[in-house]
Amino acid sequence: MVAYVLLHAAYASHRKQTIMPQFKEVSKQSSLHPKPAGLVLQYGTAGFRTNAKQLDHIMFRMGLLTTLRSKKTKATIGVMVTASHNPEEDNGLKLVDPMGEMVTPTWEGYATQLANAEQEDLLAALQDIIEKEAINMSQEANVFVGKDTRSSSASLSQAVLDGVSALGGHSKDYGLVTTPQLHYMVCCQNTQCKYGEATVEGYYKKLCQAFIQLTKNASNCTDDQKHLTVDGANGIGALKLREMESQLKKELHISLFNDGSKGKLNHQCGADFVKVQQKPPTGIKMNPGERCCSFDGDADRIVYYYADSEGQFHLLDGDKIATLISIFLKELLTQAGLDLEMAVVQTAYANGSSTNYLEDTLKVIVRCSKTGVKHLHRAAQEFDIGVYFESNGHGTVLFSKAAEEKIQQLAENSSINDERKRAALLLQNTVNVINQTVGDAISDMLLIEAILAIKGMTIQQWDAIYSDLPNRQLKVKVSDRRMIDTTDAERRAVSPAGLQEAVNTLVKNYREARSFVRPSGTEDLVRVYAEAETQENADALAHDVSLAVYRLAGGVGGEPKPLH
Ligand SMILES: CC(=O)N[C@H]1[C@@H](OP(=O)(O)O)O[C@H](CO)[C@@H](O)[C@@H]1O
Ligand SMILES: [Mg+2]
Repeated sequence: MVAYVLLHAAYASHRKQTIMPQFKEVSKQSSLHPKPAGLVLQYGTAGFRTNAKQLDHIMFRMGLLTTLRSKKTKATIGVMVTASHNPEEDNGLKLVDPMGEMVTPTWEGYATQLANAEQEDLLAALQDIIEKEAINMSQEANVFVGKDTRSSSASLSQAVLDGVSALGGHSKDYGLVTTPQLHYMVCCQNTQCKYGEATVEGYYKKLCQAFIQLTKNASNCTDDQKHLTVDGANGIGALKLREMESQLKKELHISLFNDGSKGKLNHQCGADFVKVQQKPPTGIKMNPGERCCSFDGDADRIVYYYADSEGQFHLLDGDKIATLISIFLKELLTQAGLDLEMAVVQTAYANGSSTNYLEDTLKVIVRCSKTGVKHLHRAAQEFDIGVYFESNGHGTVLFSKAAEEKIQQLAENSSINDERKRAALLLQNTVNVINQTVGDAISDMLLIEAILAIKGMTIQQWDAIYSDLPNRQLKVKVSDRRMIDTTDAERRAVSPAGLQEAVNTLVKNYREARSFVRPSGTEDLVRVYAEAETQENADALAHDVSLAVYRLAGGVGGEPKPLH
């Protein structure tokens, strides 16, 4: 109580103006969610993310911020409490804008400002946002809140709810949901249910019905091919897949491992582990040749893989997923006789072979965007159909309103021939099985499974569409990673002086080689990527480039070591 009176007094004298009635409750509640003095956190590539112990005040404040965002947009806003593929001890939060997309850059900036305001400056920071955005404080506010399975998520999501109620907003607590499910709920709510019903049951119903419609005439699909092994990363995706499984009827037989009953979240399992380590997760039973996939900790990413008869591991990452989906969509567009512009959006991390295949063989438009799905999402919105995937398996497909309408009209047209009709219906159900708000492991999995079933394609055949160029990712610790500035969708470094020239010279030493350097947006380090004709050369090039970064960009902690 004393703390809040003091906070109020500090604010009143600072502003020399009348205090907003809602601020009384904010100052009272904020003293229950105090900020550790001096702690500075940044809204990064995918929201706030750090050790859960440092996050209580952030959660409360993001409850306040989303209430303002809701008043400003006159729409429901979402808050997802999760740290995705990070270890169990961490937590974090992602903010969801009205159409289910990620929050805009300006509001990411406000999130950082509000998160870092010292306790006594909180009301002033709040007032600044209200003034800058000319927010009508009497406007109603609604916030949807969801959480993942971390032990810290329950109390942290309560802190978000406290923040919303402190500013007089209404909230709906969805409890345990995947990140993409929460995005979906927000979009449904703000489209008056045109996108679907804003309930978890509604989500299952929409996706499962579309999947069953897609696969019902897949005569090429044998019972063996209906089997899929899933690694749930011991997280929320496993729980949700269990809830949904029965509705998939006999069309998909799932063996679920790492369902959270024994193992630790993301520990030696999950999509990030499999992609980075290029090896299978622990905790699953993998028979040779069998199709397997891994979700990440909040089920917004997916990668596929299998082991061949010699035990060799084969990874089918986001690039392979984007390729499979593009082939399928392009065939259907041709069969349906629909003239829609389709593009694939990748990042600089996309394997060069995938880009070559898409451009030269499949002949689709390919765009390269900055890392982080919010950038890919925006780039994909510029086309009738935008397929976007990061190599790590985070992505989805966007259909413009006009494209959806054309598909719908054709599917309802009774005077077209059977081939066009079939293609139009498949396209219509493809639109319905996809969660267009954000990358979604469950929805992506259903789409991939449907495509393989319809085409009667095995994972080995999918894998053989093109061969990945050997590649290597390395991390270099530097004293200040902001020293490295990039351009051209992060493919070229413009500072420090001489770094790009050094990379260019090194790349010339190897055949079919490519390399680039960029500061990470989620970790305090610089990432180096290299690909070349052989694994040995990709490793050597990555090492050479890491040394150049170390020397030219203020490396710390000892020179990077060669891999062999
Ligand atoms: C090379 C890589 O995988 N980078 C990841 C990683 O971003 P960095 O900015 O590279 O740290 O985390 C992002 C958020 O999850 C994800 O979108 C991105 O793809
Ligand atoms: Mg994730």
